[in-house]
Amino acid sequence: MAEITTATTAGKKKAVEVFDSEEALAVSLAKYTADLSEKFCKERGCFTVVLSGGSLIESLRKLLEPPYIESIEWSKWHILWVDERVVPKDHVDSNYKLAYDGFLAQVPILPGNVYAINDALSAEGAAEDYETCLKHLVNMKVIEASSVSGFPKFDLMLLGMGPDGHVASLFPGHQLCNENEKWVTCIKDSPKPPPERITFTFPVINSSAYVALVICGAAEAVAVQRALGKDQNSDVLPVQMVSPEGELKWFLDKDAASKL
Ligand SMILES: O=C(O)[C@H](O)[C@@H](O)[C@H](O)[C@H](O)COP(=O)(O)O
Repeated sequence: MAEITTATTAGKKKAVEVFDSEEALAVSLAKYTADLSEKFCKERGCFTVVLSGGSLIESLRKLLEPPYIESIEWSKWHILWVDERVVPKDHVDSNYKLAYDGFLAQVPILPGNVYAINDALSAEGAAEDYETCLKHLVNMKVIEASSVSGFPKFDLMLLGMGPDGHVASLFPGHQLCNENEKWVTCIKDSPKPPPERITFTFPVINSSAYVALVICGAAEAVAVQRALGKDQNSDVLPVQMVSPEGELKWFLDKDAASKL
C-alpha cells in the first residue's frame, strides 16, 4: 500500500507518495501519466512531456503494456528533454538514446514530435538552438506559455534526482540554479559526467502544469530527507527549488523515503 500525503502551501499543491517497491511506483506512474495524457489531449489536442535521463526511463515501462499501449493517443504526444548531455545521439551517455532505446522506439509517437538536441553544435550552440526550438513550439501553440511567468508551460515534466539533490543539470551551489532569464542554458563543468550538458532553467521547470519527481533507491534518501524532512540546513538543494505553478507530485520508493 502506498502512503500519500498532500499539502497546499502558498496556493501550490504538493503530494508525496511512498511505494513499497519500484514496481508499484512504476504502475502508479503509468496511470498518472496516462490520466494526464487523456486530460491534455482532450483539452489542448496535444500533450507535452518532458523527460530526464537516469533511471526515470526504466520507471516508465508500464506505459509500454496494456491497457496504456493501446489507450494512449500517442500521436498527440510531444517529447522534449529537461536536460541532455552534449554527445552524439548514438553515444552511450545520450539521454535521447536512453529514452529512444527504452521507451520511444516502442510507442507510435510521431518522429517529428520528438525534439532531440542538435548534436552537431557546441554546448552554447545547442542550448541556444533548443531555446529557439521551444520558442517555435510556443508560437505554434504546441507548448503553452505561462500567463504568470511568460515562460513555456509544459503539461508534464518527469524529473529524476541525483544523490546530491540535483535535478535536470542544475547542481547544488552552481550559479546556473539562479539563471532567471534564459529558457535553456549550458553547463561545461557538470560534477556528474559527462561535463558538458544543456539544461532547462528553474523558471521553465517551475512554470509547468504538472511535475513528477521520481526517486528510487537508498542513495537518494539523505537528499529526500533534506527536502521533505525536518532538516534545518540553510543550503537549499536544487530539488528544493522545484515549485511549479501547477501541481508537484513526489513518487518515492521505500528506500528513497527511508529517512523520512
Ligand atoms: O542527464 C541526467 O543526468 C539526468 O537528467 C539527471 O538529472 C537525472 O535525472 C538524475 O541524475 C537522476 O538520475 P538517476 O535516476 O539515475 O539517479
